[in-house]
Amino acid sequence: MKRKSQGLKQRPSHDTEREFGGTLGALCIPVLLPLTVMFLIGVSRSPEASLLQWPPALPSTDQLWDPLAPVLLLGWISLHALLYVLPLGKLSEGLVLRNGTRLKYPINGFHSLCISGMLLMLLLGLGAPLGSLFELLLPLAACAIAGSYLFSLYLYIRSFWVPSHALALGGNTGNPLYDFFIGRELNPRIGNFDLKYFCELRPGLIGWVVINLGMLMKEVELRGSPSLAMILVNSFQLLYVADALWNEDISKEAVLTTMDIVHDGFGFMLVFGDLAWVPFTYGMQAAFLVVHPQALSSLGAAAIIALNGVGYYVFRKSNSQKNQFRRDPTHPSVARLETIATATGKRLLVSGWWGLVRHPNYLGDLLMALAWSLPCGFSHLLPYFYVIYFAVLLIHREDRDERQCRAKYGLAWDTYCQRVPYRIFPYVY
Ligand SMILES: NC(=O)C1=CN([C@@H]2O[C@H](COP(=O)(O)OP(=O)(O)OC[C@H]3O[C@@H](n4cnc5c(N)ncnc54)[C@H](OP(=O)(O)O)[C@@H]3O)[C@@H](O)[C@H]2O)C=CC1
Ligand SMILES: CC(C)=CCC[C@@H](C)[C@H]1CC=C2C3=C(CC[C@@]21C)[C@@]1(C)CC[C@H](O)C(C)(C)[C@@H]1CC3
Repeated sequence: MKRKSQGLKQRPSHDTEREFGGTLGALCIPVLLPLTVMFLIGVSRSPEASLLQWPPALPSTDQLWDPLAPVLLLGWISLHALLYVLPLGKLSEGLVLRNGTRLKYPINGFHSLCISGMLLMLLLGLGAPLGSLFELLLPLAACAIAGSYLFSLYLYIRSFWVPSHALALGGNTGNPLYDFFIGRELNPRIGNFDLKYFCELRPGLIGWVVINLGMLMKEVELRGSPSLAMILVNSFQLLYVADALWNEDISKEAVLTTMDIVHDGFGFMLVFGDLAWVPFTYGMQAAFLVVHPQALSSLGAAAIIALNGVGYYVFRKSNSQKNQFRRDPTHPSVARLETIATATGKRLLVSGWWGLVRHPNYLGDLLMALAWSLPCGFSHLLPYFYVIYFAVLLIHREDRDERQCRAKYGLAWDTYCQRVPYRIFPYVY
């Protein structure tokens, strides 16, 4: 590879603010989070399912390898890469980059979900033992983790051949460990194939619901039919994933303007998050239910469905209101909302959902997270891991977003914070 644009020298900025605990975080997180994935899968299938057991039970090395795992994983990623490049759906432009250009993205994630669903139904019809995913979970997770390290290394190395405007502002500190972790290049691409965008929405997110379906099929193998708790967990999480992919199309700004796409480089954190963390920990409730069946009353189920419905309503309505306002502030559904002006020309909503708290979409997401855990009962902490992790992630994310908004909007942001004092939970936080 030839080093591009000699004129644009990449000078590391040593005074860049470091996130996620800086070098110490970059050293510990890539070790601790993969171990957490293994630990959680191991615990979910042990009879005690205790998160607090000491020393923590990690799987033995022979439990981590199955030759089928890399084949399935590579096949899955290749299928989604193929679906990504097929001329399905439309092309959308991302935000303006530092060099004044805009990248084009194919908006066809929902097509990929539907085609994956049809292929799975076909496989099930042909008698494919989808329930075997339960036994393969550890080897699959081990392969996804190993693949994440290798892929992040590739991304780190290739980032030295791109011009400086293609680097993420926060990922070029000159500290190799930190830059590898946080990501140097903002939008790594092979031709028109955007690696970050592809990974964020497709193989991991759709893989998560496929693993869930595998857990449901395992339950059918063991007990003859799926339990109500398993059906609820599968349906709620399928709704969440389908919503993400459907809304990629309806309001494409929603995904193309998230801080992951606009601000963060593509390094180990996002690679591992997208390809290993999401598919293998977000569905922990279904894995838990295979070994720890729960009886759920109709009344309990109705209450949980209502909670998920309320959470989804708040999440969807608030996200859609902001996206609509971003696209067209004169649209009748948002035109009457109260706003404040900022020096950049953009206005901030101070009424409607965004006048209730500063992150109503996080509130809805957290209510849904709780509804995904409740079908697993109250006997164990493990199914609540996701809610606890997610609350920590969103509080930290909210803090990062606030800092970015304060830098962008200055005084107007402070005024917004005075007008809307609560961040996520009205009258609490
Ligand atoms: N399941 C999971 O693991 C995760 C899910 N999520 C979900 O993804 C969704 C998107 O979240 P995220 O990307 O963090 O950020 P948000 O969708 O909350 O967007 C924040 C941005 O919105 C704009 N904004 C903030 N306040 C206002 C206002 N009052 N008026 C107008 N615009 C405003 C600002 O962007 P600008 O200045 O550019 O307009 C700000 O940077 C959420 O629903 C979240 O719950 C997120 C992370 C992980
Ligand atoms: C602990 C660790 C390694 C964290 C990495 C964070 C990632 C897991 C998350 C960062 C932002 C995400 C988003 C979604 C999934 C989780 C990650 C990748 C998302 C695709 C889920 C579905 C939503 O509707 C969404 C599209 C808004 C969302 C975008 C952000």
